[in-house]
Amino acid sequence: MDLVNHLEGRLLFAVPKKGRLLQASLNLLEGADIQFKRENRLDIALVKNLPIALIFLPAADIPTFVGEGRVDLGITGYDQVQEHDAGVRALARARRMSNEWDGKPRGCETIMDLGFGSCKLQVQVPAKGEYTESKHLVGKNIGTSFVHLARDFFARLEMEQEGITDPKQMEGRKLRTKIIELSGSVEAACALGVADGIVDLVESGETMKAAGLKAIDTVLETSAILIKSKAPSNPELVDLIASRIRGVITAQRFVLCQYNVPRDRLAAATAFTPGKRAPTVTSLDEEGWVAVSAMVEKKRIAPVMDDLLKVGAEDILVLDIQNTRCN
Ligand SMILES: Nc1ncnc2c1ncn2[C@@H]1O[C@H](COP(=O)(O)OP(=O)(O)OP(=O)(O)O)[C@@H](O)[C@H]1O
Ligand SMILES: O=P(O)(O)OC[C@H]1O[C@H](OP(=O)(O)OP(=O)(O)O)[C@H](O)[C@@H]1O
Repeated sequence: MDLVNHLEGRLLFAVPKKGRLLQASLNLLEGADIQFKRENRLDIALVKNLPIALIFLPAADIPTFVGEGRVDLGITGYDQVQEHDAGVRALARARRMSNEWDGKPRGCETIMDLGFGSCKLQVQVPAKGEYTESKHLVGKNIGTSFVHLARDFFARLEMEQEGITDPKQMEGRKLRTKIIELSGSVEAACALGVADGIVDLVESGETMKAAGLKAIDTVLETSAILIKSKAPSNPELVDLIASRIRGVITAQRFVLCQYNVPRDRLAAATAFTPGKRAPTVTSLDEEGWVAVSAMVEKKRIAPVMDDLLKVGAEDILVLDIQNTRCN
């Protein structure tokens, strides 16, 4: 089937085609009941139960497609959106200076944080080297895939060093720090003599440690986000998908805690389980007892159960939540 000709009338939704964000993104789509079958080697999949087409793209390119309004929705890293926006700002500055700027608004809007893909974009240097602060790298060679963010970061340091307070004074000036664009394995750049320092992502720190590097500064903290174009083709469908995805994320974050407690201890117990809006309290068929049920954040559930026991709750059950539609 010629999929490209079946896109008419469908909302286009970009999903990372590989890498760190792929599996968690597919899990979200499944939780949101977005059903599709991706044919081998095809980067477009038509959704069976909704007028949506999924477009599988590199995470780094998704902000461009969404920002240009070619795709309506996308999942990517906050770092990628920031890098794209910094690139758009640099282009706008360059074009303004040569009077070529077309004045068209570009960029995407963040709908929500998706709670996975958390890591930091950090300045890293050889662990046993002479540099201990990022200002020591001004005028040196920096290897990175995030060239625009790295350029902005070092431009700010250069401004500080030169006592410049108005960013406009930096426009048109050549950066003393040399930003070297690398598309992967950035951590190898220092050992191979290509760079004095790098700007790269760090999650566990294993890659950095194995390459003999240490972090000396953080450019930004990032996680996966859902973004939309400024003028999506079907805003109602965007809202529906956003609401489903929000429901899946809430279900992943919370558990349902149920317990029985003597009525005279109810206030003490519900202080630990206030629920999202309020706990549900029902009478038990036993004088003086009530049953309580409330959503509790998964990461807090063990201490909450300890506290409930201490205030006299009994028969405490914790249940997984399949899905939700909450505010
Ligand atoms: N170690 C990591 N831990 C958590 N999230 C990460 C990590 N590395 C990258 N990410 C997130 O995933 C996004 C995509 O990175 P990833 O390296 O998986 O992409 P990719 O498309 O496979 O690119 P490449 O081919 O350059 O590796 C990053 O922009 C970041 O938001
Ligand atoms: O702190 P860690 O948990 O070790 O993760 C950090 C590594 O993960 C990313 O690279 P990735 O493995 O995606 O490959 P790449 O170097 O090809 O981008 C990033 O660029 C680091 O190299």
